Amino acid sequence: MYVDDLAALDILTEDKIIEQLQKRYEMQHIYTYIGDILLALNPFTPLGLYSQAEQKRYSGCIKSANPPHIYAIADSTYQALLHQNVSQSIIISGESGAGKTESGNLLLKQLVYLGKSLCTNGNLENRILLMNPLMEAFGNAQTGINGNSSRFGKFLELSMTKSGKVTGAKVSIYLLEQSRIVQQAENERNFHVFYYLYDGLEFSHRLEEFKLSDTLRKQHRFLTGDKQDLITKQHNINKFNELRSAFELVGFKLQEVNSIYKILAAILHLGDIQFGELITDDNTDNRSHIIDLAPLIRVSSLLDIDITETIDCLTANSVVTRGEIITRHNSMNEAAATRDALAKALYTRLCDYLVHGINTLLGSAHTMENNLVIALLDIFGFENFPHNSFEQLCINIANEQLQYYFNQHVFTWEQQEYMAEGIPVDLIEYTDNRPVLDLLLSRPMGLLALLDEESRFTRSTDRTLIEKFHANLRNKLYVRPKSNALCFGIQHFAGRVIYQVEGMLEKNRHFLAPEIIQLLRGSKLDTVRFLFQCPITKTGNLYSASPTGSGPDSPDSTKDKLSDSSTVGLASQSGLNKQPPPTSGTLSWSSYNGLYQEHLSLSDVSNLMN
Ligand SMILES: Nc1ncnc2c1ncn2[C@@H]1O[C@H](COP(=O)(O)OP(=O)(O)OP(=O)(O)O)[C@@H](O)[C@H]1O
Repeated sequence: MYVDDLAALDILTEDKIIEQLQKRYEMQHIYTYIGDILLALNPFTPLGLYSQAEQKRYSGCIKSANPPHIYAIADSTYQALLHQNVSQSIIISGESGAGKTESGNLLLKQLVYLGKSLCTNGNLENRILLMNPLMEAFGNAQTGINGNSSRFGKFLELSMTKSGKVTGAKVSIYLLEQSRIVQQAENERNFHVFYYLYDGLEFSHRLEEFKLSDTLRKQHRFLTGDKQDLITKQHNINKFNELRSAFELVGFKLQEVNSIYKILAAILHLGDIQFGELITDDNTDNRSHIIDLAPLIRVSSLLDIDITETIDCLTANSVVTRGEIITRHNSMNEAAATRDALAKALYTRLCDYLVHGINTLLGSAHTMENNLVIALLDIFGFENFPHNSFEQLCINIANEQLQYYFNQHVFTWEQQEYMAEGIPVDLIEYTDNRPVLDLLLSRPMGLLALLDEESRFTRSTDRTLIEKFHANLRNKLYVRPKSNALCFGIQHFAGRVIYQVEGMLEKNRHFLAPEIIQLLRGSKLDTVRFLFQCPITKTGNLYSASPTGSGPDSPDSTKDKLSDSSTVGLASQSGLNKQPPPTSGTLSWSSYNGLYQEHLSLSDVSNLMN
């Protein structure tokens, strides 16, 4: 017998669960409950499950009246908000390609549908749904296992009145995979938006306006895996048109959108700037020079910055030593690193600008405070690749936190409730992952704190970093290699992952030279100037990225912590009034960088470095 809710089984072993799920999947029953949790198996093909008739069927009915469905989760969350008058949250987790983003989109669609009939502003809910194509164009990319993989974590808050009327939406993003902008692994691509832009602009004969062309297209280093077949081209054109109309309907001004395109085009040209090196006889002051000025001229023109200053900023840097400004030449590698840092800064700030623009236009500022919220958290799943770096470390720490919360919610608090009510129950044993979190996040001796400390020294290297880890992390969950290889292992809840330390310090610092910031602050293009004038929050995001000004995004905003009422599952219902777990640290993409670098004066930087 195959049940809709696995919690109804008398015997619940791993084999039984797999057998049940497999049989259900064969019958195209992709959804199964385990109590409050919904388990979704990706069918990788449309099954006609999400029509308007289905939306109606899953509105305001008891859960057991229909087969398990993602819409039922949206409905029970919505009903809980209405009846308990408490904000709710839904957490979506699973490995890459499991169907999290699709599930998130379906949940949003159904929640908006449920809140719509009461909504007076008929246009708002459509605009909220348009957030997805915008976010996916900028935050998703093709990876080895998913053609539309989200390369960031997303926290979406849908604000509602107590009577269930949708009043606005707010999105926050985490851990955008910045490294993808300048480098993509084999068979992977850069963020979708670059490909949409090229084909979309070509179709509307606007390439020249952004200094792009067919010839240049084949040369852009940042445009890897660029397929030019007719089907892909048509897909990109459609997506570009969708993006353009989403911008318009959400409420972005044409001029703002054009500035966004200019910045994207400038990033592509930036990638084409190549450096050569002039080696001095005594090998003391190796200077870089720009091999071909054409891409740099295009960048300067698109960003409306001075050409000579741009050359200077890429090929030299200044430090203040004992009150004196000393300018030294960048080596070829330093110049390339400066170029890449600029490309990453432009893109990440642009994404923040977009997010805050969306939030302002969808009315988050004035609707969030006095209303209830249904929050959706969709982060990337646990990752274990042949080569794991800083990005995987951050992603896996976030998943480790979620796992901890899941354990708390499903086991600890539930058992406490049974005991408090005097209900006899056999205590369930489970593996507590608190020790892994302590190893990673405790201060001052956890792994991230040690990484931060080492990032503060200019002379630190991959070797000094790994030695620091080996010397201080004496714990069976920390795996030290037998050789002196520059790597370490962490015994995570989901398995052991070996991380390479190469480049971790740089990624944690992702330092942007003060001269570069000054250069862009001098841009004549409003959007560019704004991106570099805006302060940075604790997590490295723009403090207030909307020129129209939605009010500051406080450094202590929800972005830095999970909602108090959240609970875990592939897609599960809210935990209502339970206490959040104690956190041993706040996860941020770069716990050291992002913080203050931008606001430091030259002398501050020099003090920091010494
Ligand atoms: N319910 C569904 N019905 C049909 N196809 C689906 C469904 N869910 C997902 N898919 C298919 O699976 C693909 C991958 O799903 P999705 O992008 O949502 O995965 P993900 O878990 O968000 O991955 P990542 O972590 O890489 O972002 C989708 O592009 C879609 O083709």
